[in-house]
Amino acid sequence: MHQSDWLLWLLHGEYGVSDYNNTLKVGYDPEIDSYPSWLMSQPYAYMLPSVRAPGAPIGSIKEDVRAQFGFPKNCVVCTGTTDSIAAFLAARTTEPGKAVTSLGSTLAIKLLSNARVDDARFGVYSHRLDDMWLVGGASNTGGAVLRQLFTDDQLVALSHEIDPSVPSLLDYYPLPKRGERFPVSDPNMMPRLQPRPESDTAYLHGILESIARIEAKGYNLLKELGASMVEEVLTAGGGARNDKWTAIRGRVLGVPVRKAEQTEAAYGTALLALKGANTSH
Ligand SMILES: Nc1ncnc2c1ncn2[C@@H]1O[C@H](COP(=O)(O)OP(=O)(O)O)[C@@H](O)[C@H]1O
Ligand SMILES: O=C(CO)[C@H](O)[C@H](O)COP(=O)(O)O
Repeated sequence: MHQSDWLLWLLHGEYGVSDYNNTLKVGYDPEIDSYPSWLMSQPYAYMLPSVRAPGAPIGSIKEDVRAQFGFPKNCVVCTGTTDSIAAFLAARTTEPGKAVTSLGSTLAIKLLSNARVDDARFGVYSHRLDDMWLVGGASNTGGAVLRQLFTDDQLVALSHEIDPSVPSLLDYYPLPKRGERFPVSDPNMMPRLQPRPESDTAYLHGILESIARIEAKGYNLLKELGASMVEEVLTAGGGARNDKWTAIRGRVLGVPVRKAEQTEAAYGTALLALKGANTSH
């Protein structure tokens, strides 16, 4: 059971219900809309959740929960999705070639593509989004590293001093601890955050630029593996509020990069719930 399935279960009380995004990583194949036969023949297969489309109505909210929070009597609970897909939905972009980078604690990229691409060597996989594919992967770089080195106030103050049009020559691989998933799958990769220059501004510039290079490598890899070509990148998560970083990323990625209008994944799940509510009435 995934975290979101457990939370939803507390609301609707029907055991073992999930969606085809959350179950991808336990082996559900969204293309054939079932678990593969090798998985179904395992002795533990009975524990696999039943799978519905994201945003499908599951059932009414439990009466005690409804009464506790004052929800209306016709309140329906719907299946969810994963956090970075929710961020993609929040950005409300629907064209192949459009991408959303979630710059939260980690860096997750999602590119809307006509072609499905999966390659475990590089941590690349495709989620289904209706009749299209969300191709991407998640790197362990991102905001968690920044939080180890700077406070959020320092991030704002130091970023203010950065000139994003000037490339930083500092070459790091910022990770919060050992291990990388994408665009290189290497559980033993060590963080590289040295040499540290005297200037904190130069150091932050080097780290932001190095994270942008990892992001660019990720999008280039998706293209090499046959996904639709990336045309524009929208940004969600805490990193989206850093305009200097957005400008650095635009230069390094070589495509337009901008902050999504809605940067919170919760907005995307609310859109899914709205879709489910419309289906159920
Ligand atoms: N001004 C900023 N510039 C870059 N990153 C920032 C800034 N402010 C906050 N962050 C980063 O945003 C991250 C939090 O974003 P959030 O989307 O809430 O993450 P989570 O993935 O944990 O939900 C923190 O790790 C922090 O380092
Ligand atoms: O790093 C993450 C959470 O820590 C990513 O958000 C997550 O791995 C991405 O998963 P998915 O592509 O299935 O939404």
